[in-house]
Amino acid sequence: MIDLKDVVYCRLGTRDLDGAEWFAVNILGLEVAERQRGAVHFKSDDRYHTLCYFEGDPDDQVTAFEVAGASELQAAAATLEDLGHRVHAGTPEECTSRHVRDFIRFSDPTGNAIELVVRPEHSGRRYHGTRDAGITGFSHVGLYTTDPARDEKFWTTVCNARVSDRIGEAPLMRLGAIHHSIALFPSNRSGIQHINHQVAATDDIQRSLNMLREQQVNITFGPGRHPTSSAQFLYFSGPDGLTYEYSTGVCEIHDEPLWRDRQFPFEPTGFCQWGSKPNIPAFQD
Ligand SMILES: O=C(O)c1cccc(O)c1O
Ligand SMILES: [Fe+2]
Repeated sequence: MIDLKDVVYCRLGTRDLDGAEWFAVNILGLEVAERQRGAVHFKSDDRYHTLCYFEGDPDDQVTAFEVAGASELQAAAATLEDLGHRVHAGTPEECTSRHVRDFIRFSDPTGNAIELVVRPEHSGRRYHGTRDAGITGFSHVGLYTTDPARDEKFWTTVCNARVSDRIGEAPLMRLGAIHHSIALFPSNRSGIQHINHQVAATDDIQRSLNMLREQQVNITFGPGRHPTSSAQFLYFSGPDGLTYEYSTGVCEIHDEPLWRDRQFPFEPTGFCQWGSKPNIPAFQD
């Protein structure tokens, strides 16, 4: 079993790195951690970085998870190779640029690029965005799946994810107490469906709503409240059409052996208790 501790960062290719940096700082509210040749790393919490935009193909997207240490990473590589996944071992240069001790990369059964990392760096400096978005940190990622049952099995049996709830066939899966760190949304493609940052309060959702409207950012869903995690949310479009979500109040699951995953309908009411309707293809029939 590959024991994933947490989701740690996303890496997104873009043909317009300056435009992506402008959006990440001025709209999303992240802080530049470091500029490297052809890549910009962003902070959203105490970690060195939780997002990287790099010059490249927008279809080139990676989601990274932390594992406990070197031996766990080695065991994970062996497990994945036994299952027929091709495994790339991070080079020293790749480790340096990510500020991690070691990592491997492979693809999940849908073809989503995944990195497993050892000892991702904390910066020792707290995050402060120049725009006051109220961000408290990077929290979860939605991935596309071409076969939700197959991929749920991968994440919950090859890895340690546990299903907290399902909306239709889409599982919301936790790695620790937080309601979900990964969600899988049925599609005919692979890639990152959305990236979530937590914000401190309802005020931050409402303040961003007005700011995003004024900046003519495409708001795609919300404000609303998820019946699943009970979080209040707002979704909008970022560079290369990627969906970003702010949410606040995501619940935690502590009564571990007693919790049973709940089934919600794949309808607007399964996604929002306040009657907001998604304009997001992955959330619509
Ligand atoms: O927070 C949730 O419960 C949730 C539900 C559906 C889709 C999402 O992106 C979510 O974050
Ligand atoms: Fe989400």
